[in-house]
Amino acid sequence: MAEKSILWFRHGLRLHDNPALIEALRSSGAEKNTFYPVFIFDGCSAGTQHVGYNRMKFLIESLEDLDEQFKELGAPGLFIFRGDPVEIFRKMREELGITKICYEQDCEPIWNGRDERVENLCREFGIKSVEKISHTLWDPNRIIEVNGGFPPLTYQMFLHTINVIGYPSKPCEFPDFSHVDFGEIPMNLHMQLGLMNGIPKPEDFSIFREKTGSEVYLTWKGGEKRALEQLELRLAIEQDAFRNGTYLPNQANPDLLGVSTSMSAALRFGCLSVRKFYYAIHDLFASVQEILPNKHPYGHHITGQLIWREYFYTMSIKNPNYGQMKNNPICLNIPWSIPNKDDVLKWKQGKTGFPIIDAAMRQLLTEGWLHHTLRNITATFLTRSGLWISWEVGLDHYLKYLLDADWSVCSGNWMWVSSSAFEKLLDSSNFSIIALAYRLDPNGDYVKRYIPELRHFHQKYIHEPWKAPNNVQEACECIIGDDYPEPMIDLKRAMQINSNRMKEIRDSLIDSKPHVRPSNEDEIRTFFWINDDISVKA
Ligand SMILES: Cc1cc2nc3c(=O)[nH]c(=O)nc-3n(C[C@H](O)[C@H](O)[C@H](O)COP(=O)(O)OP(=O)(O)OC[C@H]3O[C@@H](n4cnc5c(N)ncnc54)[C@H](O)[C@@H]3O)c2cc1C
Repeated sequence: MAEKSILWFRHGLRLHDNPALIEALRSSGAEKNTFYPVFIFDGCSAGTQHVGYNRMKFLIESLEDLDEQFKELGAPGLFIFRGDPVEIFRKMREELGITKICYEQDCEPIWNGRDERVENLCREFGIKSVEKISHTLWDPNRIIEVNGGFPPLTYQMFLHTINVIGYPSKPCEFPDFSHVDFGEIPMNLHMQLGLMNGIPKPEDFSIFREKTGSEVYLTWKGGEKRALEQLELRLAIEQDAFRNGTYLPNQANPDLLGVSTSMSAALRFGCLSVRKFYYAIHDLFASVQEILPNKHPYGHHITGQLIWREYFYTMSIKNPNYGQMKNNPICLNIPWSIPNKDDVLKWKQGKTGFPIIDAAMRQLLTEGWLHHTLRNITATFLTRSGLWISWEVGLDHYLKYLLDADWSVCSGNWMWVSSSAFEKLLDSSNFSIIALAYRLDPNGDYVKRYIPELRHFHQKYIHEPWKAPNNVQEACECIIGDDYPEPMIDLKRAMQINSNRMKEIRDSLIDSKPHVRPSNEDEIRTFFWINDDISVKA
């Protein structure tokens, strides 16, 4: 029987490797299906509940890209609605006779309520609903099942479990549209259904650019076509690394200023399939090995960053409180101080008086992007190193502004960095933020890029401007305390106090029950992307 089917895009904003799309196009008889590609601004899907300008722009560009691709295929385009999916699908059933709704699995528990409501509607109206897994490499539920019914408590246990399951499924074929007619929506239904008139802008949702005083240097563009081009550039870099006997090139030498070759925003929205990325790197590695005289071991470590992503997703799916301290079984309840509004604001707006923190926080607001090492430094400063403020405050801010903000991945990283779920860090020494700043940004070019006040500051004092003598400050046209803030805390003292706090609470918080923890010291270094030659001791 011919179907009238919908592909409900939420993440997975692409045509390639999209099993839900293939399912929506599948016809069981000789007759052609009628197909409607749909995205709904429902106030939460694709992380739109709490979103800043850059991520909203990236999302809209990704929808525009899909719209163009569907038009090239002969469709009216992507149908973009604003409203409640249940109401929209109910009307599409009543008015257009929809028979099937297909979608990619959104495995995080924050989406369960939305999906249950749509599944209930489908049951009530006899509409088929089909969910396909392609946002993750493996089905997180299967990993939990194989691990004995609970998520693996360490990354090493996680690796063991996925080794038992075997390699992820390969990406699927490009969809065949020759057996469908593209559905139309009559004009008289546009208003009723909440169909948007063309591609919206962030401003249509009252979302505006942040005013930070910094220029935009790194620009990002959403969409499948752009993601696939970016993938080619990224693979060329991976290939060089493999030829030189290394891997994870993005992590090896943190480049704070260069054009980022990160795929994370594209993966977050599913403009790039994670399976395509995974297998492109693994196939490339295998082909390079063929011509190398000395072979390197093959395994998951080649795409370690993607495995961490899987790990955090798997940790969260049965834990709706994963993004908070309260009732979160894997999170240690560290007694953070009650956040002082002014202190939080200084951190968020990049006015702490510590240039590396401030440059990073302003880059986040301006561009939506932050290098991983800077995420670590700013998160450590907010929590266990400097201000002793709960990671939940940082998570909330990152979730709003990061282009790649992902509830599971972001929460997992915040718990990790603040020592809230991986207690072994509790007794490790704090990072020396200043030493790391000089190491990562020796000439202060990064700081000067995002903090115009320090543009002419003396290189010697660029990461500790408060130490510059008055005549140097005058000569650099930046008086600390007037033009740029004094440091908001005595960092060395705060680090000592916080380190003692961690030691004190360590034994009281950790009991003998099994809990989430890092597997070993090496893993901590790898996670922080810290080369052996970087001294991290305070
Ligand atoms: C406090 C904090 C918050 C973070 N929040 C996010 C977030 O919301 N979304 C996000 O994608 N990454 C997050 N990360 C992880 C990491 O910083 C980014 O994924 C990374 O900077 C992306 O750049 P890349 O060059 O590794 O991208 P790629 O190498 O292209 O990474 C590919 C993918 O690997 C995954 N990945 C890479 N590093 C990690 C990691 N440490 N943990 C889990 N997955 C990882 C990401 O999904 C990314 O999309 C966070 C890190 C910290 C310290």
